[in-house]
Amino acid sequence: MFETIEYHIADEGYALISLNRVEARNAISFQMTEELKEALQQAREADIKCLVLTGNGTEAFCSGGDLNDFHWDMSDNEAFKALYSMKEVLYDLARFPVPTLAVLNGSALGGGCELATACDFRYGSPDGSYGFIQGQLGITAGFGGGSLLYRRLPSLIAYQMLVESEAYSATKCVSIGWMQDVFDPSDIKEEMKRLLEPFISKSVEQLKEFKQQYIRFEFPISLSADMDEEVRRCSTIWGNALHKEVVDSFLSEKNS
Ligand SMILES: CC[C@@H](C(=O)O)C(=O)SCCNC(=O)CCNC(=O)[C@H](O)C(C)(C)COP(=O)(O)OP(=O)(O)OC[C@H]1O[C@@H](n2cnc3c(N)ncnc32)[C@H](O)[C@@H]1OP(=O)(O)O
Repeated sequence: MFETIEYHIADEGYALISLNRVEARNAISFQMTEELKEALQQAREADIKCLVLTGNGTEAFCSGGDLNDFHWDMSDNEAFKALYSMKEVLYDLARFPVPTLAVLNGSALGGGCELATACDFRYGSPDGSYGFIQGQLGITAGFGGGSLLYRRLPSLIAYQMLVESEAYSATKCVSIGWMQDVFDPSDIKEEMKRLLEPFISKSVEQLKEFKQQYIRFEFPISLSADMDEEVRRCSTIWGNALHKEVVDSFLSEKNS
């Protein structure tokens, strides 16, 4: 039984995972991390054509790590341990045996953008904003999503996205190739049909083979080690003054 996500297999033969902490803009808590791991395991064992990851609500797909759980005040080792669990989720998603689609019902920021990047294809709401904003928080991407970004985009574009640390519009995301298409969120049922049709119309065997080809080409053995190193390096700068200042300010605004 899940509390922070919803999970089901649709009649059309795909698994749907919906982040379900609308009141916190679907921020990734430690509990959500564990539930995502479990749902991915269940989906892996099911006979499905593709996996869809989305968020409930209209504001945000995911606002990143929950800043109450992923607090600045962790030692390097504690930060590594906390972040590493999400690295495992992202790695599982990236190597998931059938295609994965992130249907971004709203903004994807920080760790939320990393989570979306771990999916093969991204479709976004025109009103959302999307970005690896961690640079504004005094850190780098902590879940290993930078290593994935370098494999999804031309390296200089990925580098620019990480260094700028800005939230981009959907139009810009499409233009750089991070997002495959924009959908009309007011007609989500019809739009899901449209987005899923190329997948649902193939057999499970075909889709597994397409995905295996992609994994062989794009995700060589070094991916996991690269992600581990990225998480380790982020952990070593976790407790810096800017990170403390930004997170404290966010939490004090929340509590005022
Ligand atoms: C920690 C891992 C690290 C990584 O390694 O990658 C990261 O993920 S860093 C990035 C962390 N994320 C952020 O800094 C984004 C913070 N959130 C926002 O900027 C905004 O909330 C939003 C996503 C742009 C949505 O704005 P809006 O629709 O105006 O909602 P509110 O700001 O009013 O938020 C509503 C509600 O949700 C709480 N919230 C939002 N994001 C988080 C979060 N990441 N962690 C915990 N809680 C979050 C926010 O505090 C509000 O709560 P209440 O005040 O109780 O209503």
